[in-house]
Amino acid sequence: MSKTANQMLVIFGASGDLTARKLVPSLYNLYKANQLPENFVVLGVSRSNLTDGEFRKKVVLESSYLTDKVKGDTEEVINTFSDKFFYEDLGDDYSLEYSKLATRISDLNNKYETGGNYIFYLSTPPSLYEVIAKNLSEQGLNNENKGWKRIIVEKPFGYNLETAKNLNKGLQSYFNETQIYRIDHYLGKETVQNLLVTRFSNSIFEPLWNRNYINHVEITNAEAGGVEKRGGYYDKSGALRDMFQNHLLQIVSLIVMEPPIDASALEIRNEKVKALKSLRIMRDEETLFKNTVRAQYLSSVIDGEKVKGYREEEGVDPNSKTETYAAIKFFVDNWRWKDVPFYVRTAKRMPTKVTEVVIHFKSPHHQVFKNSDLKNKDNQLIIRIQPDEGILIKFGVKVPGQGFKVERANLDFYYSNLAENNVMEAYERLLLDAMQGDATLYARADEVEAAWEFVDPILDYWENTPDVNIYGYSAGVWGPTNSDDLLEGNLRWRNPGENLADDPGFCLIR
Ligand SMILES: NC(=O)C1=CN([C@@H]2O[C@H](COP(=O)(O)OP(=O)(O)OC[C@H]3O[C@@H](n4cnc5c(N)ncnc54)[C@H](OP(=O)(O)O)[C@@H]3O)[C@@H](O)[C@H]2O)C=CC1
Ligand SMILES: O=C1O[C@H](COP(=O)(O)O)[C@@H](O)[C@H](O)[C@H]1O
Repeated sequence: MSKTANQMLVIFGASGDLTARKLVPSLYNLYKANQLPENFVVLGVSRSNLTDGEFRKKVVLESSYLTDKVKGDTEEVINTFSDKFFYEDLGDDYSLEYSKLATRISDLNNKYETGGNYIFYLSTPPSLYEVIAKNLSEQGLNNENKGWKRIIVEKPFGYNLETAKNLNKGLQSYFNETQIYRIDHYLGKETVQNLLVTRFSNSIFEPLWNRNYINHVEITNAEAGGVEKRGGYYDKSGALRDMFQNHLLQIVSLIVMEPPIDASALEIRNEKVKALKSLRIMRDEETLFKNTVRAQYLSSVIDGEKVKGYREEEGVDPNSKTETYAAIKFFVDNWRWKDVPFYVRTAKRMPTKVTEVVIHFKSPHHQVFKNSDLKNKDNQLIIRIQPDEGILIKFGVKVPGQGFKVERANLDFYYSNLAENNVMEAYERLLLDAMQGDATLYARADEVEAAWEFVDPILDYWENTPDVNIYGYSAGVWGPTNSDDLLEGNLRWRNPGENLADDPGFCLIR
């Protein structure tokens, strides 16, 4: 039996892509795992005119996103799930009939005994977030006298610092901060959470987790795909807003943060905010020029197939300067991280889809094995966020035979090898957390603002300084080669999978 309280999930934007692709399949997984409460109702809300039955068909019974999941399940099992779904339309601008919506919510609550506990999931264009919150509050649907009320807000959370602050202020005038859940699906990934466990449940890493032992930190987020059907959205966003400001800075905060007092949402989020506030903000043009690279993918041929360049994608301005590749070098101004460079890059149309964190440790301060070729032999801790979720440690071993020749070996852990390896999908985990009132993996207002504080000057420099370069890279390669110039000395980006035959160790060459 689920420990989740009876409740209703009200999804605004229920006819959209996210609902069908992520939310409903996640709910199905939770349903199959007996994680949904006994009394549970989903009320979909959007502009389209749909009956309950049509909505059920669209997002459950005829949804291609559920085809694999329902394979082998009986009609009864599938119907019991789809019977939990209801639909209400709100007219063209979501502002007309909130009293009608409130009545529908109340009727469903009474009929299905959902305890007055409601989650409002805002999966609409962001311009509607505040309007919806205001209307809900006017209907008393933020009031926790009878049952709790929570509101989940999708990304993008603001367009820059100013708009993020305004949005926070707007939402907070209708809901308390403790009721607001800002979703960042990377925090729902098992391996992102494992960053905390790796650091704080092992005494072998934390003593080394500082400037005395770490040479630099490298994070790569690469996607093989392009902007797909989201060119219109992406062209107004770009890689820095779409991935770096949220997902990647969340990962950075988990690497940088100090140990929390305990694993509560309050303590973890307090430490993450401190971490984000300690990122050194780059303000002058020279610093921004030296430490940032932006680029766009160009048309190319991949596996014999022609691939469009970014500017040819549907919805994209043919003269667009929006970046599909962003690489940033930065420092963290605090006791632990002083002078340790962080290199973070994110891009579309790379050779493969991969997200990983590499902690590069310093060379031993005294070289005992002087005759050995020690190039590329420094220790690395590689946290593979996706795919092949796991952890790899690279360390030196003696090559058998005479003398002391050192080779690099791997200690490799794969999540898939665990007996208990039912890794929840990110949205599934995050939905369940919100349903249970656990906000640990959701971003707090001050975290979001601290991240924008760091990103704003870079965006401003890229968008408003005449003649800032935007480089091209052929779709299917590891970005523009001049992004290597960001890296100090002879370092090179570690391109996972490159030169596998020579070096299964995936290295930055020093
Ligand atoms: N799709 C994805 O993979 C991801 C999406 N997101 C975010 O989730 C949110 C939803 O995205 P997605 O589902 O892709 O978007 P879609 O465009 O597919 O769906 C948007 C939904 O909002 C409704 N809507 C659109 N415009 C209006 C309007 N002017 N007034 C009232 N309702 C409107 C639509 O209703 P109707 O169909 O009836 O017009 C539809 O239900 C966005 O904020 C997006 O940034 C975040 C991460 C990933
Ligand atoms: O939020 C987003 O994330 C996806 C990548 O997510 P992943 O879980 O597949 O790594 C990205 O494609 C999209 O542009 C962005 O909006």
